[in-house]
Amino acid sequence: MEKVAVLGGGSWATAIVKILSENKSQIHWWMRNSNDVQHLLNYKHNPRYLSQVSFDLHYVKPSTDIQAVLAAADWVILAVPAAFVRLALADLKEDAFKGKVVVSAIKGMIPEDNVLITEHMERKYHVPNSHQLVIAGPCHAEEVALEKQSYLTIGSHDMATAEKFCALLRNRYVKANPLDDLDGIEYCAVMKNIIAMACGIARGLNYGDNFQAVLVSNAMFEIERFLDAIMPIHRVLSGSAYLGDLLVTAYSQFSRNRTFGNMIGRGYTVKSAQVEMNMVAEGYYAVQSIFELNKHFKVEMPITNAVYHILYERIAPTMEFEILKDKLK
Ligand SMILES: NC(=O)c1ccc[n+]([C@@H]2O[C@H](COP(=O)([O-])OP(=O)(O)OC[C@H]3O[C@@H](n4cnc5c(N)ncnc54)[C@H](O)[C@@H]3O)[C@@H](O)[C@H]2O)c1
Ligand SMILES: O=P(O)(O)OC[C@H](O)CO
Repeated sequence: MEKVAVLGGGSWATAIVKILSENKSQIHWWMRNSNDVQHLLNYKHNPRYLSQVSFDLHYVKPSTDIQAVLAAADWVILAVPAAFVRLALADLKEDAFKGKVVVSAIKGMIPEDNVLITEHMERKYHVPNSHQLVIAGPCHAEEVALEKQSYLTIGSHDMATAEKFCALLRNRYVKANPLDDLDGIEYCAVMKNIIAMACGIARGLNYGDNFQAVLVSNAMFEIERFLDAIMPIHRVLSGSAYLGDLLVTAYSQFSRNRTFGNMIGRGYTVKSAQVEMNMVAEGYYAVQSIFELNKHFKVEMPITNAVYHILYERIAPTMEFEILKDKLK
């Protein structure tokens, strides 16, 4: 039995625990909330996220003790929102991940440093590239809970390790494939959340499908320009880990980022939109990180800039979209 630590108590952590435990990996599941752990032990489901999913406690061991959870596992999956990663790992020593394969399921950046999760794990915990993976691809937790056919891409610098991890994930409704562009798909996963916010804002302002299609196709160029500036390698952006992930976030009813953007477009303040959602919209933090990083690269990013101006400089969405619409083709 493979021993896997999953860190995080939200929707995506819950969906990942479902996939892995049904494949009979031994899961050590860290959640910060002791009431949620107790509820899981009593009733076999997460009370707050995807609560229709029932777990076999022979394979799933929930705990609030992050050190014990890590000590018991060979694989560690990070599934807390990026903004809380530093807090979640605060009690761990620098060598806490030694010898383990660390898998980021997070689609966000560390907001304090504007770095990717894998960069943070390397800098702070010395996890080498060869021991890091990322989970990417168009895969909403809600659809995993419903066992709808889904595809995951595992980004890696070491294809043998990625293939081993894919084997842990594959089942009747999940297909998993390795890809050697770890940094590219990690950045793309961050940026697509910003674009989904733009789509939500557009919808909230009453723009239609014609506009959104142009917004999304322009977004692909924006992502391509940024990736080419930051790490130029040959990559096929029409793949599901890039375009596919952008499409699901931009169009799905389950998208947190789109929902958040929609509220902003309809006139909610950032604070009130955050309070309204029980979930975290990564794009809110991501847009600040990408905006800051781009001060160095100076890539033309009109959509990212528009979202940044609306969320952080309080420019009215109507006014910002009047400017943006003249920049799209
Ligand atoms: N939900 C999905 O379908 C999905 C799919 C792929 C990747 N992801 C990524 O997974 C990561 C986790 O997102 P999610 O969707 O599971 O989260 P979520 O929005 O479902 O849940 C929010 C999570 O944040 C935690 N949280 C809230 N406030 C906190 C605080 N102050 N300190 C620490 N933790 C706090 C909650 O306990 C909960 O675990 C994100 O990076 C997201 O982009 C999510
Ligand atoms: O699609 P969203 O907006 O729910 O984003 C959450 C994750 O990043 C899923 O890809």
